[in-house]
Amino acid sequence: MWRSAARRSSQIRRLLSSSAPPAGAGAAVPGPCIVHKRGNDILHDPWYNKDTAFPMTERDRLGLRGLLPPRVMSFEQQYERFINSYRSLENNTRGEPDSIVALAKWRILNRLHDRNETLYYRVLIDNIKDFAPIIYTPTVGLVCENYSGLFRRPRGMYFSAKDKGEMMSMIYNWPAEKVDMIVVTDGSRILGLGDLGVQGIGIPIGKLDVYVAAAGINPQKVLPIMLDVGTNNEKLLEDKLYLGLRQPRLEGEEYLAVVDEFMEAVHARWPKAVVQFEDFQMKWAFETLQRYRNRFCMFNDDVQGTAGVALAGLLGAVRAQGRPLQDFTNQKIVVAGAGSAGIGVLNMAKQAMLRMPGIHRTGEGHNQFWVLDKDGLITKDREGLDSAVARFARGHGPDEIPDLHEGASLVEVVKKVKPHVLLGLSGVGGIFNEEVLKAMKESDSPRPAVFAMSNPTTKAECTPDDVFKHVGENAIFASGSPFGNISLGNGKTGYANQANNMYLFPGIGLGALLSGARHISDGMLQAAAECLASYITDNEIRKGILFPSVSRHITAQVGAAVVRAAVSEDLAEGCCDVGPRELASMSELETVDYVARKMWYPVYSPLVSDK
Ligand SMILES: NC(=O)C1=CN([C@@H]2O[C@H](COP(=O)(O)OP(=O)(O)OC[C@H]3O[C@@H](n4cnc5c(N)ncnc54)[C@H](O)[C@@H]3O)[C@@H](O)[C@H]2O)C=CC1
Ligand SMILES: CC(=O)C(=O)O
Ligand SMILES: [Mg+2]
Repeated sequence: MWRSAARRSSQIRRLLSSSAPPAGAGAAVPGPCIVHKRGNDILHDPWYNKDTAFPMTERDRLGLRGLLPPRVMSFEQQYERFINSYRSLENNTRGEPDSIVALAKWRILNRLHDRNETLYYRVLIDNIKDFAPIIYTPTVGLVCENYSGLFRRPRGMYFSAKDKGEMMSMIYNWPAEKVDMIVVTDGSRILGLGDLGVQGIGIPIGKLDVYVAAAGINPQKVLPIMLDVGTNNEKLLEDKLYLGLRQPRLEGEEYLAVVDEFMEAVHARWPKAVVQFEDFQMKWAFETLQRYRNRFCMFNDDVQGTAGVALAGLLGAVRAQGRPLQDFTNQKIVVAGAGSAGIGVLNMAKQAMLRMPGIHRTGEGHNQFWVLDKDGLITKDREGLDSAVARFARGHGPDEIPDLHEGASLVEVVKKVKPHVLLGLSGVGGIFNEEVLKAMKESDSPRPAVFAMSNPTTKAECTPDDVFKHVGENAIFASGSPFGNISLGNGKTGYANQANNMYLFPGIGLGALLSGARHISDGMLQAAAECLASYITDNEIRKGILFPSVSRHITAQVGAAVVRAAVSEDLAEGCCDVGPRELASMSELETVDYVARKMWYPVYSPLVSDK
């Protein structure tokens, strides 16, 4: 199954990369857009605003004459002007502390976002590699930490514990008639930065920017949401500028009542919207997923999106060793972090192992994983273990490595297990230290893999420099936040892959939306992960490249894989004018084409006033 997916995938990739305009460029010749505003109201609406690019005919028709300098600039001139000012900012801030430079870059992008969405999204799409670290991890973490001070104007919606009983009417305050994609957080575990309360709104905003750039979701139809149920962050509670509720977090039934009311309100107004849960602390991440996943079209990105990306990376590590994929079942994997992300990865990896041909279906008995949390190795001797974690606890059977006791340290575990892969989702920077990495050098794999997946950069378990220095040149490295590749001398490169759920969530959300799925099944998520895993060629894998760059090409394929899985499980109800039968009749290539054509692409539309 995996090999044929790889072949199919490369066929599709060749096809997509031979078509010159970007995926979704079907919308490149835009039809006219009816605008219900005039004059300054248009200039102050980032959706319609073209700044100096309004042609004279529109300036006359829309009451803009005299409100703009007389010279009409082209879109290309505006684009170049912005990129030039961004590059001068880079030059002028050279040598300044990283956080100052990063925030200055975020500000210049954010100002454009506030003013002119068409130009903003075009520069974002064209420069996603450069700008992702600003609008997404790591800078978005810094923005969240400083949100109350940086706040100038709201973006998205805020539902607080004080709004109980009001949400059903509040949801109608959102001006857009249609919403396709919602990303919601309660701010309780923002990246690896902990509880940031209302300031966590930066994460849904950043994730939805990635949706627009990588999945072509129309920005008029996205909605970032903060559920402010209080914060337990003492520093924020004492901060006079803090913009959220100054009360401890709601717990238990009180908490769930708020989330229930919010979900009902969203569903009542936009029954087909896809809701992505993001950065909820573990207990609520799992509880809300179980509570809503069969009732609404929703998923938890940290649990499910991350799992798919990690699985693709784990399978890549098998291929890099020159082993067949079935060998995945023999890989020894040490995971540091038994939280929402770590357990999500373990569940999906275990499911994948159990689906591999030839595996002894020993079910729960088949345990290739050694899992650690803040108290060390988790074994069956641990008291009060959560059932989600307990299935991965090491026991006392004959297969167990002697002397690996409850609470063993990371370095002890790595020394004794000699794992093929060491994967970090702990939220603790630097725990893959020199001793641990030197122990990884003795791995049973010819290509030991180290995935330091915690975000932002300061929380990465190690850096690529550390890995290539201490584990060796054959190592494979991936991190949650971006690092640069490492020159290994003799013209060789140590690849710093980015293993981040941003490779999957855009395709999962888009595929769920375009299939009109009633809910998002394990099969749809698996299809997304398999598609990503099979995207990279053997040649790339041999070099140590595990993931493609984020692009609309990869999203179109992941999205199509999700649509097809929804169809095959009879979950697809269709979207807009494309019904379930039509979806079912599409070939694989036609589905990719359909998904790509549905992507929104930013171009100035001719504006026609209705006044
Ligand atoms: N690269 C990616 O796509 C993603 C990365 N993440 C990152 O993963 C990290 C964890 O996220 P969650 O699982 O949601 O958090 P969580 O708070 O639910 O779990 C953290 C886990 O790490 C454990 N831990 C703490 N100190 C440790 C240590 N010294 N050694 C081993 N384990 C330790 C904790 O006991 C807990 O089990 C965050 O930094 C987050 O940014 C999360 C989702 C996606
Ligand atoms: C990437 C992501 O979702 C996280 O770090 O939480
Ligand atoms: Mg997250």
